[in-house]
Amino acid sequence: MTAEPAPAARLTELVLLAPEDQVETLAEALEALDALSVSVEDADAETPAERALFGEPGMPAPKAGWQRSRLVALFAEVSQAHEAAALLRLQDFFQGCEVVGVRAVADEDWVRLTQSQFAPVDITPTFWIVPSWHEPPPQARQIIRLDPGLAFGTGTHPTTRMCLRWIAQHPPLGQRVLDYGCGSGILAIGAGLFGAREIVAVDIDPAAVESTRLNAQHNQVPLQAGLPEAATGAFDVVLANILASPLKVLAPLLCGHVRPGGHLVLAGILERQAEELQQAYAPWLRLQVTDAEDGWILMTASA
Ligand SMILES: C[S@@+](CC[C@H](N)C(=O)[O-])C[C@H]1O[C@@H](n2cnc3c(N)ncnc32)[C@H](O)[C@@H]1O
Repeated sequence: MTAEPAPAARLTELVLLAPEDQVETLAEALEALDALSVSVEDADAETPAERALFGEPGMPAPKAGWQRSRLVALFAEVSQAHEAAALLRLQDFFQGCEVVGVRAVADEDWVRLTQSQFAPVDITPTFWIVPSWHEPPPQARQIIRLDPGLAFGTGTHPTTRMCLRWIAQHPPLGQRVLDYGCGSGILAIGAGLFGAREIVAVDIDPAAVESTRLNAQHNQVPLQAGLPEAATGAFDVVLANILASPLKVLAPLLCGHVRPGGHLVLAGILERQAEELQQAYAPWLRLQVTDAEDGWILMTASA
């Protein structure tokens, strides 16, 4: 064991209600919005509306899921929980869902919580994300050392994994790479491990910028991290793993950073959002779906 994650002072729970067919989408969105964990309970538990989730012997199995579920999402910061609630309320899939409230979590054993939740994650058979309290698996050749901190991006989310897989399949040897919405800096660090020459990582959240700087240092990947205005000029590769709505707004800006012959790689997009993204980017680039995992897609374009 070489290091421990810093204690978090303001662990906060965001509690939501959702009809059963919305639970998966909502849970994925909460994870994309930096939730450290999401648990799902029967909202009608111990009331007359409570239903068994599994069928009684000899009886037909009930539909999967509960009629109305309570989702409890854990955030490292109270502001993140409030921001997530505000963002979710704007999404079309939030119809029929409800924010019950935001509540502080009593002091937790943060180290135990995080260490039990995060194990090494494989991106390819030889490319691994490994928390500092784990030994890397013997087959790992490219290793990102990353502890869960205050910023999104521990390699467990499908959107992050797809971006990292793209980097491994298209090594940016000697290239200039922009990680827009860097979170923990995981994509920027991945680009560095696969040979990028110059890396700029930006985020609107100053805590993410700080986290990126620390993680990059820890992984000995030189990069420039800053707020979005730090992204200037043209890049061979522009990576952005943000949700669909901000990605649509950012279309002219992100396309403007891709040099002729360069690549744009977008994630944070649900399968059903592919067409709206294609339309939003059509004036500049032709986006195509090039990977998919758990209902999320990766969209890429060449300039
Ligand atoms: C889903 S996380 C992705 C983190 C990391 N790049 C990864 O792939 O795991 C999205 C990040 O984008 C940042 N973000 C959201 N909107 C943004 C915007 N308009 N400009 C820059 N960053 C933004 C958030 O603060 C968050 O850190």
